[in-house]
Amino acid sequence: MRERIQNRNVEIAVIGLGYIGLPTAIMFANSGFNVTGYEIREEVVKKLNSGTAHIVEPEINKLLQEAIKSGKLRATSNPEDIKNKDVYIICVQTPLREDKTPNLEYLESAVKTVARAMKKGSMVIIESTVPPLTTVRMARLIETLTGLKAGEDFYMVHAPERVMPGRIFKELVYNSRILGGITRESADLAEILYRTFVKGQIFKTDPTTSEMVKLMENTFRDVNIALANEFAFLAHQYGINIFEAIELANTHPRVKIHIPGIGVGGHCLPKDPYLLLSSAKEDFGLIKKAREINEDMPLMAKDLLFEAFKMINLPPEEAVVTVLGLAYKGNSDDTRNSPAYVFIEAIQDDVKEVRSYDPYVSGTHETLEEAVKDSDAIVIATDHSQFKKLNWEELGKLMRNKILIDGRHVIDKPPKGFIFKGIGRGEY
Ligand SMILES: NC(=O)c1ccc[n+]([C@@H]2O[C@H](COP(=O)([O-])OP(=O)(O)OC[C@H]3O[C@@H](n4cnc5c(N)ncnc54)[C@H](O)[C@@H]3O)[C@@H](O)[C@H]2O)c1
Ligand SMILES: CC(=O)N[C@@H]1[C@@H](OP(=O)(O)OP(=O)(O)OC[C@H]2O[C@@H](n3ccc(=O)[nH]c3=O)[C@H](O)[C@@H]2O)O[C@H](CO)[C@@H](O)[C@@H]1O
Repeated sequence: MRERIQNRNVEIAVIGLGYIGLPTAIMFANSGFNVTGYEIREEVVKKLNSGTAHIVEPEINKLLQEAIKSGKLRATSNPEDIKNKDVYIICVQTPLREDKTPNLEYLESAVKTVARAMKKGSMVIIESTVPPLTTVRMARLIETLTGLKAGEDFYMVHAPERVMPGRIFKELVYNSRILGGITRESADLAEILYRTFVKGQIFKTDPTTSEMVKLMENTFRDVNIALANEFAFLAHQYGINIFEAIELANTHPRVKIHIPGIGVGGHCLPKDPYLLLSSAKEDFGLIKKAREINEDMPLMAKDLLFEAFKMINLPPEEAVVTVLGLAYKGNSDDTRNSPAYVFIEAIQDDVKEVRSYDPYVSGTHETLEEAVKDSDAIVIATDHSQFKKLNWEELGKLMRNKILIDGRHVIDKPPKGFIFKGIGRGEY
């Protein structure tokens, strides 16, 4: 297999063509491999084969078209098309259930599809983020379904994906990678495979360690954001601007405080800390507390909005509120677990009308002007670049009352004539 990989002479199937699977499939195809992308959503398959990506990511359409035109990438919904491949890379979603326990249904279904399609000697790679011990459990599942032995008859690896949406094609190449092989040989082969385009370092370990590493990274970020959010809460009580304080604190050589805001969304940070805890019998409570803080941040934005209503004696039930941004982060179309929705749900029964505008998300008002006309308050929930360049004075002229709540530190200097409040902006 070693030489065959180096010569691009192995057939790859990528299972799940979403934010991670599609760029991964494109990357391998444009590195010279024959790649079949298997995806259960038929409308996505159709769109991809016609050369259009269903997600927003810099350069994706150009790179997808290159892969489709060269004949190296083809998408399919037919499991027959992924029979007897050499490498299977699983990139399906691993969300939470309502009760915040991991929902591994997509993963298990993908593993079963792979078990039915693979042959002796195949390599199965899980790129999805999973609770500790899952890869070993999935290897046992494949053994039961195929009668093959993991590490002897097939290779198995957990290769967590660490790319940042918005920079995926750069980070796929330059990030360092962790490869958790069920055996040393599995990790060694996966290293040869990823080395075909990865320029970052590659570290090899066991699958449970690599599962932990991935979850620790996102939990570290989530807990740090919670700390920044707690600082923001204190800043309101002490009457200071937390962003100035953070900038000053970050001049210390060993301090790097994160950015407070209306909440933490996306497919990863809101669930990965729960995945980390899900297989443990006990924990100290810090990670859960951080999650609670971040989950409650939309309510802090609600408090600021309602304080502003009070300042102008506007009964909330008469107020029209325009939310700018539905995506979970700037310049993205991804609305998964977006705090904007939590915020909207928290206010919609108390106010007259809630409108939204997001240039990346369909189903919102067509134009910003239309969304803002005769409204009483604007709440910024996403840091899209274009929101940083708005002419607030002109927009203000369209409004009935001029309340501006900044949930994402988009506004540096409060615009004239507005009642301005921002998360962590306690100086007003
Ligand atoms: N989105 C990110 O920024 C990011 C970054 C790093 C890691 N991850 C992890 O990568 C994994 C995938 O995340 P994503 O954001 O790409 O999810 P996604 O929802 O965008 O993509 C998953 C795709 O898999 C498809 N799918 C589901 N079950 C399937 C099956 N049985 N067979 C074939 N296709 C199936 C879905 O239809 C979907 O298109 C998750 O575990 C996530 O935690 C995501
Ligand atoms: C460890 C790490 O870096 N992991 C990254 C992360 O990427 P992401 O796409 O989830 O993006 P983030 O930037 O983490 O934002 C998430 C939410 O937190 C808000 N936020 C952010 C920073 C801050 O200081 N204050 C905030 O409030 C922001 O607005 C948004 O709602 O997970 C991916 C999947 O596993 C990883 O692959 C990727 O490397």
